[in-house]
Amino acid sequence: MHLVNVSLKRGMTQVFEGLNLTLQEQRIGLIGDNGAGKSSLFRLLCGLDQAHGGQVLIGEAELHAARAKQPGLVGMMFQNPDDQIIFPTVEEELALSLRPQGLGKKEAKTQARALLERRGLAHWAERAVSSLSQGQRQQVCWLSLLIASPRVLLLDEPFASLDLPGQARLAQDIAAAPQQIIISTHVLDHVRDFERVIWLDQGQLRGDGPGQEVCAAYEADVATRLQTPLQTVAQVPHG
Ligand SMILES: Nc1ncnc2c1ncn2[C@@H]1O[C@H](COP(=O)(O)OP(=O)(O)OP(=O)(O)O)[C@@H](O)[C@H]1O
Repeated sequence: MHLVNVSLKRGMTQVFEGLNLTLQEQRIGLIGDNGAGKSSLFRLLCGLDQAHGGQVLIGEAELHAARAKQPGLVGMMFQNPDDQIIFPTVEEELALSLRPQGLGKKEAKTQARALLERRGLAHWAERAVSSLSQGQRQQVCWLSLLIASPRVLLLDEPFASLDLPGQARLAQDIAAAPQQIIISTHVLDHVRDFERVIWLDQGQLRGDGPGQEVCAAYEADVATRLQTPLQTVAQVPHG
């Protein structure tokens, strides 16, 4: 995917101004402080928000035109599962993800149940999504994306609510997935070994390169910033 001279405003905030990015690597990490623009970038890449200037391209085609022809190109796992889940039961939610592939309702439900069975979660099929915990809802969101199998997967803090086994399973799934995956996270160890990590700072590229290097640079910057206020306080003369 490509962003060419992209500008985006959300509310009163100018999030991006003339942002250029080419995203071709199979695994890309996205890091940066709260409010840096990670979710906003994902919203552009999955077509939820439209750039106010510039272009978002997938291959050679403009994203919105490409998605109109082929809705399952880019899939996103939201930071908050409640922004993603629409249907009342788990199997209905999973089945919905199969509809863009042209599957009928019954066949979609059968495949949804089969996936739950393979995962040892057959008992979730008729569960009300609202009765699941936050981490369990996040698992449902991941399974929805897995079953939909879009060409590009955007995962916005996918590990945030998962327990340790859930994090390990998701990491295995991500490693095994054949698609391009872009992951936004505050837990750097999840992306440190990626071939590419992008560090966003106030809507701008602050770092872009191998995961080890960019994560180390971000950590060093955070360490410096954390020391600054302490030194400032220490220098204030006491009355
Ligand atoms: N719905 C909104 N309306 C107006 N401004 C918004 C909205 N959502 C986010 N912003 C602003 O856009 C900027 C980028 O926010 P974004 O959510 O993309 O950051 P982020 O890097 O994903 O942060 P976090 O790590 O907290 O998830 C911030 O300045 C934020 O305040």
